[in-house]
Amino acid sequence: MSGFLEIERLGKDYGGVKAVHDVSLTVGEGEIVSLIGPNGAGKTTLFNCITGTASASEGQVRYLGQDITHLPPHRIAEAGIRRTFQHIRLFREMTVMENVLVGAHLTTSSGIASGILRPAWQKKEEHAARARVLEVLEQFEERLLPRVDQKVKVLSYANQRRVEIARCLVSTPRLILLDEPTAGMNPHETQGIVELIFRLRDAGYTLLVVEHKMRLVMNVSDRVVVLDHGEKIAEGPPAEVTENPAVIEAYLGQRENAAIE
Ligand SMILES: Nc1ncnc2c1ncn2[C@@H]1O[C@H](COP(=O)(O)OP(=O)(O)OP(=O)(O)O)[C@@H](O)[C@H]1O
Repeated sequence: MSGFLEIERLGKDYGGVKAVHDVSLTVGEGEIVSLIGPNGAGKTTLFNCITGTASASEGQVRYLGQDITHLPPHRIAEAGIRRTFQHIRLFREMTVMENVLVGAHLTTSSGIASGILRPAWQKKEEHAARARVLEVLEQFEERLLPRVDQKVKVLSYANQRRVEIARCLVSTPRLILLDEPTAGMNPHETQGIVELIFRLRDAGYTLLVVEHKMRLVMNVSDRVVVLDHGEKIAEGPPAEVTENPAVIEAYLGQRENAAIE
């Protein structure tokens, strides 16, 4: 179990605010671990520290035994860790294909569209990259494939979230961090993401998921880690964690987040 992702005594301060304080946790290969907690608990900050978007003030993040704590985001991505964002970050004027290609760093310096005099190897590489994107899009229940050449800005919010996940998958990472993957989705769409999460696990991916929808958390998680005010207050199997008095107390007054639907 250990040795895959290990977070040791991690801390992140913003001015005087301890967004994350003394958090340790491990994620074993092939696990689905959910990170929950009320608003402002530090979940996204922890994601940011793992993926290099924020630099930890204290502690260490190790991935496959390697210290990645202060590596830049692109190096962490290359090492096999990919993420989605709570607030969708896509190129709205670009197509689904182009957005997903970006995730693989497969657009060359000459650019997909501009290179008229591209050498044969480059065309071959581009062809392979597009084929890989189509293979990834097939996993999204016919939602994305028919829209592959549409601009992202015309897609529904749920489909934009799917494009973000596809962009993660295209480079075949080993660890995927999903930050509220079902935000803004209806129950049917949410169920589609639950099924996708299981398919990803079956395909060998390891997942760390920030999610507010408790039913989803209960369904998909092997283990749940609970943060409150930047600190880890509980960890364990989902059924056990939701019975934990400290967790119930942390959510009191924030019932809308608990969203026990
Ligand atoms: N860039 C930043 N600058 C200053 N303070 C920040 C920054 N990012 C986060 N914080 C603070 O750190 C704390 C944790 O925020 P974070 O966004 O990590 O929580 P969260 O659990 O993801 O919340 P939510 O569920 O609302 O997304 C909050 O008090 C927040 O205001």
